[in-house]
This record gives sequence, C-alpha cells and structure tokens, in this order.
Amino acid sequence: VSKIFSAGLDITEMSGKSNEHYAAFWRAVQEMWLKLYGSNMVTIAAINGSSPAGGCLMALCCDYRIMADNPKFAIGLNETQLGIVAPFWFKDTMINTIGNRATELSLQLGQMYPAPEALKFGLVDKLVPEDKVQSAAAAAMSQWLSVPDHARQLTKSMMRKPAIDRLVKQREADINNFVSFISKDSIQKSLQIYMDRLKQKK
Ligand SMILES: CC/C=C\C/C=C\C/C=C\CCC/C=C/C(=O)SCCNC(=O)CCNC(=O)[C@H](O)C(C)(C)COP(=O)(O)OP(=O)(O)OC[C@H]1O[C@@H](n2cnc3c(N)ncnc32)[C@H](O)[C@@H]1OP(=O)(O)O
Repeated sequence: VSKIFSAGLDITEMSGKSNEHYAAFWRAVQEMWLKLYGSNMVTIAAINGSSPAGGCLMALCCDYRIMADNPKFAIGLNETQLGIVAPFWFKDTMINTIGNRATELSLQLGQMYPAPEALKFGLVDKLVPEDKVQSAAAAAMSQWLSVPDHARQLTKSMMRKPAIDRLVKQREADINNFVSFISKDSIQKSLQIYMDRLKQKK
C-alpha cells in the first residue's frame, strides 16, 4: 500500500472478541515473530511508508532496514499511545537494534520517529528517495548474500538466539498475560478511544 509499510497489528482483532480469539491471535503474532526474527535467510525491509507498532516490529526483525526518505513517514513502537504495552519480546527486538536507553525512551513515550530521526536513532539503516526503496533493498540483498552463508547464519543465530529462547520458554505464560491484559475493560476502552480518534482524523 502506498504511504504505509504496515499499520501494525489489526486492532479489530484485539477488540470485542472472546478470550479464545485473543489467545489464537497472540499465538499467531508470536509465530510471525519467531519465524521472521529467527529466520536463517537474509531479510531486508524495504520500508515504503509508515510503520507503527507491529509494523515496526516486522521491520526490526529484518537484518537491514531501508526507508523512504520522507519525513511524513514514521516508524516506532507506539503501543503506549494506544494505552497498551509492548511485550518483552518486542522490547528485546528493539534493544537489540538501538540499545537500552533509546528503547526505554521510545517505549515509554510511544514515540513514532519520522524517517530522518529514525535514521539518527539507528531504527533504520539507510534512507533513500521513495522511488529507490526497492532497488536499494535489492542492492543491499546482493551485498548480504555475498557473505558465506554458513558463517552469516551462525552469526545471526548467535546474536538472536537468547531473545528467541526467552519467548519459546515463556510462550504459554505470554499468551495468558496478553489475554488477561487485552480483555480488561479499561484496555478495551483505550483501544476504542484510539480507533475513534483514527476515524475522526479523516
Ligand atoms: C508488563 C507487560 C504487561 C502487559 C503486556 C501484555 C500484553 C501486551 C499487550 C498488547 C500488545 C499489543 C501490541 C500491539 C501492536 C500493534 O501493532 S497495535 C496497532 C498499532 N497501529 C497503529 O497505531 C496504526 C494506526 N493507524 C495509523 O496511524 C494510520 O491509519 C496509518 C498511518 C496506518 C494510515 O493512515 P491513513 O492512510 O491516513 O489511513 P487511515 O488512518 O484513514 O486508516 C484507514 C482505515 O484503516 C483503519 N486502521 C488503521 N490502522 C489500523 C490498525 N492497526 N488496525 C485496524 N484498523 C486500522 C482506520 O481506522 C481506517 O478505518 P476506516 O475508517 O476506513 O474504517
């Protein structure tokens, strides 16, 4: 979609549904993260627009991020702005990318960074003109693929395994935590207010 890399998780999947639905939804989100963050393939994010929350997480799962150089496009883990909390594995993914202090600032404030600031923070690796995002991503892919694959894969696994193991060990507890959190009346109300605001912006 033009202007949007990803709008993040579908908020309607987290509103007004049963606990069984929330559990299945969260398991699928975990699965996406485990597959993408744990992939032994080279993954390059070609970020052609805004990328809030789950969209930012997907980009952070990649090995390298190239973003369109347009200050109207922003990226970040903005969960607190919705009245929700980025779970520990979202947080770990961001820490592994930009470090602890920058992550704490980002997460507490639910900060969305316009592209130039995202580059400054290390949230993305490179900015290119909007019409060059795909070609720059293809060029980066060639560079990454030129590294001997076994060595690159082992290095990637060494860097990411502790975060992945942490979620694998606590998967069921994390699902229970999500369900009890998201089904609270106060959290449902926050999500509703956020969705209403989005619609009013039009
Ligand atoms: C100690 C720890 C304790 C607890 C932790 C336990 C558990 C964790 C709990 C929760 C974790 C949840 C993690 C959540 C992650 C997420 O990803 S939440 C989603 C975040 N996404 C957003 O905030 C995006 C909001 N959207 C926008 O900013 C904009 O819509 C856009 C920039 C993406 C696009 O802008 P426009 O092109 O201007 O389009 P519109 O704004 O008009 O939107 C069109 C249409 O789409 C609807 N929509 C937009 N985003 C979403 C979404 N994410 N989900 C569902 N629907 C969305 C929007 O309302 C419009 O709908 P209509 O009005 O056309 O019906």
